[in-house]
Amino acid sequence: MSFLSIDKAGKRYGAMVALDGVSLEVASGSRTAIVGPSGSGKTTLLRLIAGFEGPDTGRIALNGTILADGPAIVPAHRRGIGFVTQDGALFPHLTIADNIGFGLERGTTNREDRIRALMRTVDLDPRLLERRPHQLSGGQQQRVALARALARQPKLMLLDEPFSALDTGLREATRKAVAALLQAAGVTTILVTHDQTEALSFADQVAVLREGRLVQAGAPHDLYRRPRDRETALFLGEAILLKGQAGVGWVDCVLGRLAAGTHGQRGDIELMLRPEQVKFTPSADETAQGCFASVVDVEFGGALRAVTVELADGNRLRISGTGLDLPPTGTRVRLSVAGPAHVFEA
Ligand SMILES: Nc1ncnc2c1ncn2[C@@H]1O[C@H](COP(=O)(O)OP(=O)(O)OP(=O)(O)O)[C@@H](O)[C@H]1O
Repeated sequence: MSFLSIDKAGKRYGAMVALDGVSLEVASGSRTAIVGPSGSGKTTLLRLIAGFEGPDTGRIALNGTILADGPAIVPAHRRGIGFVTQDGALFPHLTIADNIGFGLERGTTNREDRIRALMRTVDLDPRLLERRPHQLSGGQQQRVALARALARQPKLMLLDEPFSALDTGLREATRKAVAALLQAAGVTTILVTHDQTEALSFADQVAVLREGRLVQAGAPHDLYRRPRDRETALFLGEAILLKGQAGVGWVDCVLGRLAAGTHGQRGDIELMLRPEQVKFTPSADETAQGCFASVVDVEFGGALRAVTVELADGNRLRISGTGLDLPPTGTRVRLSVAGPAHVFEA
């Protein structure tokens, strides 16, 4: 049974439709990432779940309790939901101890012990307790914000771009630490992010919003390999998009005949490959079978590199990924494809 259930939630601001009948199920103890372009309704959805606003239409239920039925809502402070924003929203004039203590109920016994335990949970040194937020790094501040939210022992934690102000290394480390500690605490979590890699690595369910609608929700790997449409494909990562003709379990395209799940489609289709599916090997023997191309551009980016090849029909493919091979431009290569192509549903 799902823990959080959102059923056809709709929200307008004047003439602006922010959410248009969004339905989403979240399992207990799971991690869901909500992604989508700017203005697609991610924060609005999170605010409706938190109870900062009510939906115009639709229902939201948590653990069997109705939180919102249209505009009739249970207020935010009675929902048992934690919320961490992009900037952490710590109180600048309070010490770290008082910031975390703010999350504890009035009259909590062993207050200091609880605060210290929460510091340990978020992996922060208790010596920081007497400092003020500006004396901490961005990553430490986010952990304090999380500790404050955890102090209320929420059933559900909502994270609105909590790592976006951090730089790359710290961001990844903080994300991993936060994911691990929320999982250990068994707290169901919903993360809103702009960052596809973050969403794919953080969550067991990714939900894609576009123009206020839920386009697709599912396991990260499924969405990445089998996106519903080309916009979702490109939103979740680099994609090679080709025209082709579909048969039963295969497609013919400029790369030859490829295995593909064609969902009963025949004839002209659009197919997608992820760049890491395309392999190239230098080959001078063009009498061999296969698809040949010329390297026209090589971009070196450290661990990642991208090689652009041009096919006989003038089509260019950008093959990005890891690899030590940096063939000079002009090299003739033979292309092969690993794994099935994905055909978009009609
Ligand atoms: N209080 C408001 N009043 C009027 N319009 C609003 C309000 N809040 C949000 N909107 C509009 O609703 C739409 C969805 O906004 P929302 O903030 O949910 O998008 P988002 O996906 O979180 O965007 P971003 O990634 O840029 O934060 C946008 O077009 C936004 O301008």
